[in-house]
Amino acid sequence: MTAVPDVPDVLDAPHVLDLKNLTRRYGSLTAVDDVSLQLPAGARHAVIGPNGAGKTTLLNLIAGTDRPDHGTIALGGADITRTATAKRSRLGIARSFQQPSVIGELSVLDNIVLAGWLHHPLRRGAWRRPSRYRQHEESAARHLEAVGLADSARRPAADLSHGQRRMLDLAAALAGDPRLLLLDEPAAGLTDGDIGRLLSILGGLPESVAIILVEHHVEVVAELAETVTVLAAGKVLITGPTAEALAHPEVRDAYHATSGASRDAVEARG
Ligand SMILES: Nc1ncnc2c1ncn2[C@@H]1O[C@H](COP(=O)(O)OP(=O)(O)OP(=O)(O)O)[C@@H](O)[C@H]1O
Repeated sequence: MTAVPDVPDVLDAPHVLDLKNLTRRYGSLTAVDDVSLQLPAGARHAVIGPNGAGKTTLLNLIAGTDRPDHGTIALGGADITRTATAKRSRLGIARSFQQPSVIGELSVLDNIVLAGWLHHPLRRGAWRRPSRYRQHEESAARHLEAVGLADSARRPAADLSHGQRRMLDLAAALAGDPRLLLLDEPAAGLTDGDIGRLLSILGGLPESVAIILVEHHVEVVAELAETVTVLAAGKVLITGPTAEALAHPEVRDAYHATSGASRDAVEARG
């Protein structure tokens, strides 16, 4: 592995993300237990599993907000296991959260300008030149258009509905032109219409952006993901093509118990 900051372009690297034997313990609880996973550039990968399986902890380890007790994380072939969160984000890792992280007092547009600025490799000079601000603003407007919030650009973000906040959170994650997008339950609390919009936005992202999706809505997983990892008690139960993973007996039992719609999605995919 090469050292950061010489992270090669993901399209040249064999894997955008390479996790080896990741383990995270909290006292006697092993939240993530010896997880290995390799994703190619442009991957559309979902991580599913019951509550407490370790899904969010795994995203935290990849984003750098939490550190593994064992194992390594490589982005585009470069070891980032000990790289700070802010630097990982400048290297192209972006995430959305279970609770959308928007700044209510700022306008919708400025939330995106700020997010793009934080991800920018030259961010220290970003505000010094008005032309740079205008560049960020134009780019932010394009991201808002993409998530259907262009008409709300000048409104305070606090005025947005839950579904709109989720779209704003997604636009903020996209504002840094990530190479790896981590999405933590993006469909949670959305209406069917908003889920349709989310699927069309995520489905339209370029192949240069790999996605890891943690999601309880199995129909969203079936629609978007090409491959799935099923976690149970921190361990990988199965990693494989979506149809195969969703047809795994333990997964079918779990989702059949909770949702007829989910069952239909599994059967349609399988
Ligand atoms: N900071 C922490 N300190 C102690 N225990 C933690 C911490 N973070 C997570 N855990 C525990 O680790 C386990 C995995 O949690 P995690 O949030 O990763 O699961 P999850 O699969 O994302 O669950 P959910 O689907 O409910 O969001 C849980 O038992 C949780 O209580």
